[in-house]
Parts: sequence; C-alpha cells; structure tokens
Amino acid sequence: MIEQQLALYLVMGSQNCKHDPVETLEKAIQGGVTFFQFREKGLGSKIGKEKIELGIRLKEVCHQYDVPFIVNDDLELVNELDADGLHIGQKDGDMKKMKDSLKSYQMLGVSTHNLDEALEAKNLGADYIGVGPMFNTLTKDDIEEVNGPIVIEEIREQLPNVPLVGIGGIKHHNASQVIEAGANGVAVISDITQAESVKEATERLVGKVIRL
Ligand SMILES: Cc1ncc(COP(=O)(O)OP(=O)(O)O)c(N)n1
Ligand SMILES: Cc1ncsc1CCOP(=O)(O)O
Ligand SMILES: [Mg+2]
Repeated sequence: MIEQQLALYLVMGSQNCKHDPVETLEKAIQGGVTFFQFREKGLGSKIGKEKIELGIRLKEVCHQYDVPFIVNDDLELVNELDADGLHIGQKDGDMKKMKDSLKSYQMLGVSTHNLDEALEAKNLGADYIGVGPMFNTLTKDDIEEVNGPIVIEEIREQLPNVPLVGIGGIKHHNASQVIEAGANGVAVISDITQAESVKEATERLVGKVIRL
C-alpha cells in the first residue's frame, strides 16, 4: 500500500510556492500527487500560530482526497496536527525515540544518503526511506554530496522490500531514472510548487513515475 502511495510525493511549505499554498496542494493532488509532507522551513516560512493554521488547512485538503499528511522535523507539530506521520533526517534527533513517540497509525520517514544510513533506518523501524540528493538542487542549501540514482540501486539490492523514494533536483525529464533505479516514487518540491500551472506540471511527472 505505502509503496503505491509514495509514487508522487509532494514536499512543500508556503515558502516554496509561486501560488497560494492551499491551492497549490489541491491542484497538485488533482494532478496526481499521492503523498504529502508539510515542510514549513527556511527563509520566508511561517512560524507559530500561522504555521499551525496553515498545517490544519493543508491536512484538510489531503484528507479530502485520502492523501497521507506527513510533518517534517517537528514531533510537537505532528501531535498538534494529529498528522499521519513524521519525516526526519540524520540530524533531527534520536530516531528510535521519535519512532517510539509516534502513535501506531503514524508513519516514520527517514532521510538517508547512502546504504549504511538506509540499513540503520530500516533497523530502527522506518516505514519508508528518502534517499538524496539525486541531482543538484537550489531548493535546500545544506544538501549533502550528489551521488545520483546509483545510491537507490545499491539500497534496493540490499533491501528489496523497503519503501524507497528519491529526492533532490527531480524534474519530469529525470524522474524516470530514479524509478528505473528501483525507487517506489519520487519526492519533489520546485518542479511542482514553482510551476505556472501546478496541475499540468504534476501530470507531466505522473507520466514518468507510474509503472505501466
Ligand atoms: C522525502 C524526504 N526525503 C528527504 C528529506 C530531507 O530531510 P532532512 O535531511 O532532514 O532535511 P530537511 O528537509 O529537514 O531540511 C525530506 N524532507 N523528505
Ligand atoms: C528537502 C530536500 N532534501 C534533499 S534535497 C531536498 C530539496 C528538494 O527540492 P527540489 O525538488 O526543488 O530539488
Ligand atoms: Mg529534517
């Protein structure tokens, strides 16, 4: 189930959006987004009450279309919004503690950059693993080295059944490389959030990630 849901994963905060964030999410879901992460972070992002209010509206949109609503980094916000899960990176705290703090219906996603981190994340009970950066990106300024879809191939060889998603610099013209390497899906920010037509940009990506 989660393997199919990960097909087209939108990661987004208001700071990423060319248009209104709630509209952006709705159009993206109508275009084919299947999984969502609220990542309100960095320059221009909302904080405090405004962040919570935006989270509430984005979760409503997700649930209207049966799309899981995941929160980036912040366990407190997961609880406040009763999100469907938490996504954490290697520097976001004790993975085991985070996993244990979640409710049984909440998923844990973990960011990794190589096979060793993926094996550790799997052992600690990650429900899915993000791998990146696949390609160069200007969206996140503290990215690790770009090693490309080959890292997905290495992880897939050792972990044939783990739900995997690639992230970083993924656009409609390179998304199929990530899927062919063995990912269940791609996670995207700017190719969708910066598009003039969010729905059309999403539809272009769908064509590259759905296995026929
Ligand atoms: C699906 C997915 N994969 C990777 C990341 C990156 O997480 P992290 O390294 O913790 O960086 P931030 O996103 O917190 O800046 C992600 N968010 N989602
Ligand atoms: C959150 C994150 N984690 C690794 S790269 C990245 C940014 C992805 O953004 P884009 O899809 O615009 O390259
Ligand atoms: Mg993080």
